[in-house]
Amino acid sequence: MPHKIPVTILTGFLGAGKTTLLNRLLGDKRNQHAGVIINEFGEIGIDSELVIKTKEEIIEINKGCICCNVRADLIHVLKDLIIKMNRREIQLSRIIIETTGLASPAPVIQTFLMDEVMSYWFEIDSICTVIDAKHLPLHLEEKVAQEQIAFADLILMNKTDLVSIRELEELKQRIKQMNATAEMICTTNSEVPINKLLDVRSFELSEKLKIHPNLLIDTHHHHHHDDNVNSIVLKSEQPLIVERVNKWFSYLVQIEGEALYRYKGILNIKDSEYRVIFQGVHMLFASKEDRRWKGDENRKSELVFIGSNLKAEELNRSFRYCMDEYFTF
Ligand SMILES: Nc1nc2c(ncn2[C@@H]2O[C@H](COP(=O)(O)OP(=O)(O)OP(=O)(O)O)[C@@H](O)[C@H]2O)c(=O)[nH]1
Repeated sequence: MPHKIPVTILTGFLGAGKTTLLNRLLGDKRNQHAGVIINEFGEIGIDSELVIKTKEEIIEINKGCICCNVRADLIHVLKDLIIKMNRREIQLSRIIIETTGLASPAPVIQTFLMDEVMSYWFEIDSICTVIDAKHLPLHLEEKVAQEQIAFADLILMNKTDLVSIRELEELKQRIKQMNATAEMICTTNSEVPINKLLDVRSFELSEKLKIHPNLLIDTHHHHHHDDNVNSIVLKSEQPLIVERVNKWFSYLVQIEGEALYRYKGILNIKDSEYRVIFQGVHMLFASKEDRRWKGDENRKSELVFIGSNLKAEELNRSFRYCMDEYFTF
């Protein structure tokens, strides 16, 4: 194999700006034949709705975390892409993997190093870790967040618009202590020159082995998720009353903001022709009109919440407030 297919791994804690970065990459003409694999923690995938469409497939793996039970799925998906490429059904210039914010990249790296077919066809180009400069300090004690930083070849210190220069400098120093070799670039909206990220061949196995000496031995990765972190999905076909959604959300982030790591969803708003996309990280959230609902489309709202000890029953109950004008909470 003179030219292996380069693989870029985008990692970083929940809500850091990975999908924003992916969209920038896919907006570049050079990446129109990229194969994109997205792994989300929640049982429904919202990300594929938020990612711009390319010529190639965007494959979602939602059943679990890529670093645990989904590794076999990842290999299966990649082999499938190779078969399609060999049959000339698709072109495959590169692979871009966006991992869930709750995954360590170690097992994804292992997949490409230890599986013979994978290492024949693919080579890791680089591992980019996106950091939410405002919220990461809340999660720096978590092992997953630490591993994501330790394995990075490139660190995007993102959301710099939300912090002071002093906060930024402090965080940069802490991150440098955790990974002294990765290049660090400060960004807003993950705006990084693409040539800093793609075809850089910055992945150095020897460096990774220093962090994880068992990387090539330990096939059963003993990674445990924080048991307190859970995800809850709310779904409804009943249209939502926009004023009530706003009130419900303001209430939620005030009461639960710290526990709400990440939330995103598509809303079916009463009397509106447009889908509304909303998303947030802790107390900061935003919504925007998306495309029109299609005539034959099942208009429904789907929301995913990821956080610490979230209570499904309470969330479901308070969500009802958004659809039923007689309901109070
Ligand atoms: N203020 C600000 N917001 C940003 C910046 N970058 C991204 N965002 C917003 O932060 C939110 C999360 O961004 P995403 O790109 O979806 O983050 P992610 O890492 O893909 O999130 P998960 O896949 O859920 O882990 C979105 O609402 C973005 O528009 C930034 O530099 N500044």
